[in-house]
Amino acid sequence: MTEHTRDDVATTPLVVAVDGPSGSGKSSVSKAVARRLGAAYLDTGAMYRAVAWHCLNEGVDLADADAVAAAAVAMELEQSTDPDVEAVRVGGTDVTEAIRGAEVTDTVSTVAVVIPVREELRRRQRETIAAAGRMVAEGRDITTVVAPDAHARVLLTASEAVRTARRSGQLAAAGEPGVDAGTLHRQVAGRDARDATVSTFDRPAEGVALVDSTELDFEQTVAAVLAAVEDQAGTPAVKGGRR
Ligand SMILES: Nc1ncnc2c1ncn2[C@@H]1O[C@H](COP(=O)(O)OP(=O)(O)O)[C@@H](O)[C@H]1O
Ligand SMILES: Nc1ccn([C@H]2C[C@H](O)[C@@H](COP(=O)(O)OP(=O)(O)O)O2)c(=O)n1
Repeated sequence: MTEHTRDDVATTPLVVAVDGPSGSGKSSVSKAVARRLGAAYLDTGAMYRAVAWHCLNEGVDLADADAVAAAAVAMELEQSTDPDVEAVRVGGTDVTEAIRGAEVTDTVSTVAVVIPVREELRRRQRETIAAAGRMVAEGRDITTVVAPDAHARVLLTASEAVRTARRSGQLAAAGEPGVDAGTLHRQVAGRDARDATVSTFDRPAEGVALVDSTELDFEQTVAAVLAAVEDQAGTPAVKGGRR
């Protein structure tokens, strides 16, 4: 892979879209790719989690799609796009940790299938991507709906067993209480099933590169995504980019 100095590529507009199922490595790999490309990073899943947190916090009836949609539109959201700074605030409240908790994780798919919620968050995502210039955006529908014209598009996946094991390791490393296998399966496979009712991420759309990390370690996966970006966008990793 050719590497150029930061100056000759770091200012070139670049949008990279990464989709994939739960536990496929979207967030961690996309952050590493953004660092190497000198790009911003957008975790669109955190936006849906923020809506779920906001609804729970406001006591919104989650069975009332209109109420959920209205809450999403009214939600004041501040979100870091620095790959090295994870920060999410809703109405001035720091929810960076709370949106990763079990209650939000169990609720988020319910709000994510409300189409007006998706329309509102897609609008905000497009604004953020356009304002960034160089952006790696990850989620479920970025390659297909939010940024189908991105310079590079990648579907990142892995076997369900590997994704479940990685999620389990992630929770353990975060000191989360031991999550039983049934709960973990629900959090991974169950959520994918619900997410798949509103987004297509089980197969790459036309022109989207597939990266299956089942047999790849983290660094190999980052390298595979960077290679796909260079192949599609013709842009190399930035020499000396942050790892
Ligand atoms: N190729 C890989 N090999 C080993 N671990 C990985 C790999 N990709 C991601 N991980 C780890 O798996 C866990 C889930 O990754 P994450 O980025 O949160 O996935 P997603 O955002 O798709 O749910 C994290 O602990 C991450 O470090
Ligand atoms: N662009 C997106 C991003 C996330 N979602 C949904 C999918 C999940 O149920 C939630 C949370 O996404 P998140 O990426 O945080 O979930 P995982 O880390 O992949 O388990 O939002 C979506 O529908 N569209």
